[in-house]
Amino acid sequence: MAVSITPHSLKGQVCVPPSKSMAHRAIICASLARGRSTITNIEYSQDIKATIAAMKALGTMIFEYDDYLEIDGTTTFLKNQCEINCFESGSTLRFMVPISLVCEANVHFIGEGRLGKRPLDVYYDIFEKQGISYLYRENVLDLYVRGRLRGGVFEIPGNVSSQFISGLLFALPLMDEDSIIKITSPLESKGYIDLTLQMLNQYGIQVINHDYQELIIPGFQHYVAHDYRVEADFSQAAFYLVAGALGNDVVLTDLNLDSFQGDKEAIDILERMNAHLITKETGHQMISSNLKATIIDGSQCPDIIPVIALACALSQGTTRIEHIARLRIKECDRLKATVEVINQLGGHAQELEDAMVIEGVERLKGGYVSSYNDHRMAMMEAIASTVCEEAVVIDEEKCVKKSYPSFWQHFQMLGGLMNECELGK
Ligand SMILES: O=C(O)C1=C[C@@H](OP(=O)(O)O)[C@@H](O)[C@H](O)C1
Ligand SMILES: C=C(OP(=O)(O)O)C(=O)O
Repeated sequence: MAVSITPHSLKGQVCVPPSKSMAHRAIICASLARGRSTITNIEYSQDIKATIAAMKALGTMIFEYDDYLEIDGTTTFLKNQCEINCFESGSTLRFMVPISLVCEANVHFIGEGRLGKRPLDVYYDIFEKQGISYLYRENVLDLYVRGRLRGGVFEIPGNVSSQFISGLLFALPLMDEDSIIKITSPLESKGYIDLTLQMLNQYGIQVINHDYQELIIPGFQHYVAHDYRVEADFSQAAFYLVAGALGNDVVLTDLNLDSFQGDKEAIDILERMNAHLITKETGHQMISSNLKATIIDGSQCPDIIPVIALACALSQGTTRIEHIARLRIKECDRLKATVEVINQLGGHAQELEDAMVIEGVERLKGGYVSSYNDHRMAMMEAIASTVCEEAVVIDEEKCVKKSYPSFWQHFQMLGGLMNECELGK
């Protein structure tokens, strides 16, 4: 299926959905703690469902209610022979691999879409060094892992995915030995390491951070049960912040401006482009009348780049978004896809190996674009439709369920005009 969106500006108030990154982390930490934790403000996106099911598969008791979870954790995994379906969630996969090896385990990881093509070599290197057996197929996620992780020294590149470092940070405190993670190349997506450290700290785990070059993790630690409310997601807020910067009248509620989320950078970037975040009694709103081009370093906030690029496509001058090669290893090649979409809608963008260059235009035309089955592309295209001259048709729009299942409902509530359609008609 597909949707056809008639250009119409958005107006109203939207409650930003809970952070997927924070929810993954809270569910994992609570699941590893002895005792009961309640996690509130849960949205059951496909990725979060995958992490819940993964922790249950290992033996944690998780009780699911409308918008909260009660979790009775464990570290003595009873069901250490199990299957974990990560669907398309890179976070679930890269967090669960080391966690599943805390006890002697025999786990089969499966998944969908592009997940089997996203890198895992960092873990394969560790398996080789530690004698952990593994078997996998190329390009599809079908991975068998058998063995037990030991603490020690881990040399991990900082520029492939921060999720490997987070995954190890969850597992290593439970080892019998102390560990050091040495980060061997400049750390990208650093904000996500901060989120992991912040969550670990809340659940009673200590990690010593030597300037993100060495992380020292004492062994023999215990997670302590803790109640937690998941804060709003800045990667999702970015869609509405950009919508505001493009002239829509959208107020965002529940934003925590003191958040550690790296995607909060959306605000700084848009302000550098001549937009302003205003605080109202009801929430926050981004406003602008005249966006200007800038230079953007995307290395710390990869998930917001597609929608930020949309703002650049409609700003005055030439923008360069740099250090974004890792966009190519997400749910689709987001660097290529973003450039293609901007051009198909009538803008001017150019793809470079590690960057994109966007020449601002006054308005976008519209037309058919693919979602590439990637939630962040589909949502960026929906926001683009609000400022196009003609309808925007997006295929496989249901892919938003990966991170934000209520996106289309919220979009329509704000005045978005869409109809389901079949392609070719
Ligand atoms: O740790 C996390 O919650 C995430 C880390 C980032 O991945 P990389 O570190 O691979 O860039 C980000 O893109 C992903 O959506 C969520
Ligand atoms: C890339 C993403 O998530 P993950 O890496 O967890 O699949 C995302 O949400 O954009």
